[in-house]
Amino acid sequence: MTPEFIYLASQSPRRAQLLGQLGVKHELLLALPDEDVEALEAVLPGESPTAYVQRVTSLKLDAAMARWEQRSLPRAPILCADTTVALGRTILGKPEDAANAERMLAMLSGHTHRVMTAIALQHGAERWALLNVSHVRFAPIDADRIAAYVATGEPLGKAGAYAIQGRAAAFIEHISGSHSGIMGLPMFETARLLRQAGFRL
Ligand SMILES: Cc1cn([C@H]2C[C@H](O)[C@@H](COP(=O)(O)OP(=O)(O)OP(=O)(O)O)O2)c(=O)[nH]c1=O
Repeated sequence: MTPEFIYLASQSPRRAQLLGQLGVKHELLLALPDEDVEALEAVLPGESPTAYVQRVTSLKLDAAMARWEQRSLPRAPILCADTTVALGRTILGKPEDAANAERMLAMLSGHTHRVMTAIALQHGAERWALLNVSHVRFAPIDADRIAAYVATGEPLGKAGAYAIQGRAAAFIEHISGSHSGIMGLPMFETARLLRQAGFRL
């Protein structure tokens, strides 16, 4: 049977917006309180960014499945995602505060980094997962511009302390990959997983 809607297990308004772009009806399924999310997002010693982002996505999906079962909700596919920024093997998550955001942006200035978004979808007993990797080159940005950007508040809640869909677009010289993936939900890969779960897209 073709599913009529999916559960989006994400607090990110960007993900809801991007999913809407595909014309897929969704309901939010918020699985975990903030402190549990922080614990779940801890990096293991020696873990690569690629392994990390996929592991966290899978854990988010486990938590969402548990919440779905607890609430005896109607059956529908559940979608999760996680985005991480990697400078070499260094993982840059969401900044803790303004000073941390400034440090991250200084590291990204004048360099190319990777943005990885892992997505996972569960429908019944079946689970599918994909990873999108984009390369993003930042122009050199001086300390004053970094401070002015951080003062806008935009970096908070964003992996790597920036938003390509916002003012940080002015820092980006080049991208290779997926604009939607950098924003948090790669459209091509998401459509592919949804088709596997029975959607016509
Ligand atoms: C690099 C980049 C990240 N981001 C965002 C996407 C994600 O929301 C966020 C990374 O944090 P995530 O932990 O992937 O997601 P989240 O905490 O916002 O939501 P949830 O875990 O509930 O799904 O960074 C942008 O919006 N623009 C960008 O250019």
